Amino acid sequence: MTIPFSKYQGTGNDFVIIDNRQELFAKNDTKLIARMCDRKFGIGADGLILLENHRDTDFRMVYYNADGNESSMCGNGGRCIVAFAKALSLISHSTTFMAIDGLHEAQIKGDIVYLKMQDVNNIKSTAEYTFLDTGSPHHIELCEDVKNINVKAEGAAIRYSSLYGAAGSNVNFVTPLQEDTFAVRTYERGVEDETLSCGTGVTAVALAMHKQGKTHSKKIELQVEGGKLYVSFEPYEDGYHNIYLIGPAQLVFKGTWEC
Ligand SMILES: N[C@H](CCC[C@H](N)C(=O)O)C(=O)O
Repeated sequence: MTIPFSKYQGTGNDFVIIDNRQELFAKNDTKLIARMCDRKFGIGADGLILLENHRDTDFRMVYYNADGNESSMCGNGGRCIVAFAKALSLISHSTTFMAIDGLHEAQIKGDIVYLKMQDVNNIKSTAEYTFLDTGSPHHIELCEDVKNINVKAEGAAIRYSSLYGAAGSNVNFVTPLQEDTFAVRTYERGVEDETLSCGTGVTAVALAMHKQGKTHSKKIELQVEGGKLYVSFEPYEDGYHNIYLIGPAQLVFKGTWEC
């Protein structure tokens, strides 16, 4: 069987994306998905995304981590699937699609995608860390300089700690650079390594920094290993709404997988 795919990246978070509107892909084959994401024996990616039909919206997004398991919302993957849908001429400059955490609106201008994220109103803050879910769970810790963190080791220790049980969490290390600018490095659950950026992660960081009073800006620049992302939002009751994850999403190459 020949499976056509497109490889996309959003600030270095990279994905195999497949048009599965014919529903021919073996979406329950965890080993196949992990193999396709393998950087030595496969195509190589942080995750795999299926674009499927959805009755009430332009399409449905189904997301799998590199370990082959279906997972929670992927913000960078959401930006990339919007660019993919445009390349398929399925959409023009705006869309509404369904993902595991609900409906998402998005706009695309050139290669910049503006992805609306779900409202957030349950933020846990302690002296040591902040925890919130922006479509995926995120643990956030401030540090002196993210450049000096061993993200894989320190991230795994928190991800597998008793704090997060069997489900675990993604882990973000943050250093303030300016009033509205933060450096972020992320350990991703399901990749079990540092990724060059994490969309739901930088969204969580932006909201956490505002919640903790580290910034009063409502449009935050997040400097990640793979480039720059922006998150804009509005405080709403004891949480946030009108949350947008903004940044580039680009096609890297197209190919076919033989299996
Ligand atoms: N690894 C995450 C899902 C992908 C998140 C990330 N790639 C993003 O851009 O939001 C998890 O299992 O919670």
